[in-house]
Amino acid sequence: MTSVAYRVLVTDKLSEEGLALLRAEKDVEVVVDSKLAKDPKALKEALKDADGIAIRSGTQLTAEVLEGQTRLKAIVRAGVGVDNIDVPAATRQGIVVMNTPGGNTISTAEQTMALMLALSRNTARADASLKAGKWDRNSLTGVQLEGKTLGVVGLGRVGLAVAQRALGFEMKVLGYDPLLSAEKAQEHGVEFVHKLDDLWPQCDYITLHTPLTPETRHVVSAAAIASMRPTVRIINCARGGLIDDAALLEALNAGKVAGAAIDVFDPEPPPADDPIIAHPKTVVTPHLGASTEEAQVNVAVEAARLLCDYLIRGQVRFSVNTPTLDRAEMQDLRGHLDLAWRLGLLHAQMDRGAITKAVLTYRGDAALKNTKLLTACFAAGLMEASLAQSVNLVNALPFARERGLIIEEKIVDAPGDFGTLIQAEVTTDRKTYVAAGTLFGKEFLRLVRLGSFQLDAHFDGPLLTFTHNDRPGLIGFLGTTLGDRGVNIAQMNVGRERPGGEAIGVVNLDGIPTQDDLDAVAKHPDILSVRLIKLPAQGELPSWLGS
Ligand SMILES: NC(=O)C1=CN([C@@H]2O[C@H](COP(=O)(O)OP(=O)(O)OC[C@H]3O[C@@H](n4cnc5c(N)ncnc54)[C@H](O)[C@@H]3O)[C@@H](O)[C@H]2O)C=CC1
Ligand SMILES: O=C(O)C(=O)COP(=O)(O)O
Repeated sequence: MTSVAYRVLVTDKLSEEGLALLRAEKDVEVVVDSKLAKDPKALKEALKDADGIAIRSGTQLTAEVLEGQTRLKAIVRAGVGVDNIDVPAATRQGIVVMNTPGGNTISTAEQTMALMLALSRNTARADASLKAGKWDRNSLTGVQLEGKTLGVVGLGRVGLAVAQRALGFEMKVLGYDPLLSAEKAQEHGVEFVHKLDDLWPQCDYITLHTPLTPETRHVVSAAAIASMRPTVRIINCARGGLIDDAALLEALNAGKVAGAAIDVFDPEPPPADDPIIAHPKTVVTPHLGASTEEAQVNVAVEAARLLCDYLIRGQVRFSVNTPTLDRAEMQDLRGHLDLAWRLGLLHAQMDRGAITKAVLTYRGDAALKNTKLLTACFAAGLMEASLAQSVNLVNALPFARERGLIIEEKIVDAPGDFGTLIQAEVTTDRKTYVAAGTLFGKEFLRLVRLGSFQLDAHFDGPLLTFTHNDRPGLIGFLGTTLGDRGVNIAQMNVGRERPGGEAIGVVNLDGIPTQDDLDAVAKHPDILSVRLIKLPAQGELPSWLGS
């Protein structure tokens, strides 16, 4: 087995252009195995050795398959629908889920038009009839699209592309989408209908273009069908579960629906004896909406890029479970992400009480950044030592919520003493503690507040913090005690409330002191407490922030 940095599984058919891009990355090993799509046990096993997986609709990534996957970092869906992925389960595991929207829009819209025309002109039946040696023109008379009313359910990418094409056929287009305004719909030549109940009775054709969600499941219900015209023709190129198949079958048999064209099924593949497939008033295709040469090159190339960008460079695009982080933004944010993460790491080591709440205040430049990402980074740092599984930008905030940990953000536009500042105030069941940090240049981090003390300490490597009474000679004692024990001091900083009062010292060490070394320091009568905080070296970021 070759030793490469990242292994990527491909379990559905992906175009050669996408595979070639993956293979061109020297740090990526590609394993193509479509048998895994049909064998959940083997798939689960194979994923244990994979960093990423590229799939289409043929692979089911269930909670069971994803459970306990510690190596898997990214799932990319070469296509749109992610209903074959248990996204909440992936999120819990810290796995980024991405898709490739747009790449198959036109192909799916064209398939919708092809099915609409095939339904109207009995194309499939005519073909079968002629191939069977008949010349039967009379029973195959069709209907025109021109002048008919089309209802589009879901005015997203595909829905609007279908609307545009239907307008070219001189149809009247009505549409409904909870996320589109009537004005926007109108700009696309679509007459907006505010309720689906008002859409059904007006249409000669109805086409579905929504994702399958609990809300859209069986959106074409028995009640909806009952309110449609008996001449209605229904097209579904979105997802199988959108139509109540039993109600559709009954309506087809009773002559309450003139025909249906179905590209998608629930489940897929459907049973061989599915009565909808066998019905003379239906035209069916085996989920071919996105199956064109063009769409498949688009989605496979994009999927390969998404996987490599995330695994190798930590950039996230088109994620359905974490915010987007492109190359420029990543570069720009790196220092702040590092600072937020270290504040989390520091707080996790400050007090062993149970953490109940954290308030993050972003000031100056930090207030202008993507604070949600910074907060997620802080939460990852705060929790990473306590959790059995890895925490990252994807699952940190959901984990915090799951554990009842309240994390609040405060954005303060007014600049304070620093150009940029992140302050983290953490409340445990014992006390509330504040730490704050800033950035010099793009990457030099400084700890500028610990508790009530102002400081200017380097924010990396092992830190020894000690609260003490501000007395002459104490610093000398510390240097000698650690020096005698072979622990070298790299930097030292002291913050105090007033001369002679209580103070805090932060010492950056070159090595990790033993408990014995710490006890020797704590022996001084003016040293009130000693704590060792282990932080990564300068510039050392977690792997999930990319290399
Ligand atoms: N047959 C095939 O091979 C293909 C199927 N698809 C499916 O088509 C569907 C649409 O794809 P896109 O247009 O790219 O996605 P999209 O995300 O651009 O559009 C979906 C639209 O549905 C709307 N919507 C959500 N809930 C709704 C509701 N209750 N009623 C009405 N509208 C609702 C959304 O607001 C959104 O505008 C997806 O389910 C996708 O999986 C997409 C590509 C290929
Ligand atoms: O992109 C989608 O949502 C699709 O349904 C296309 O599915 P496929 O990639 O052809 O299995």
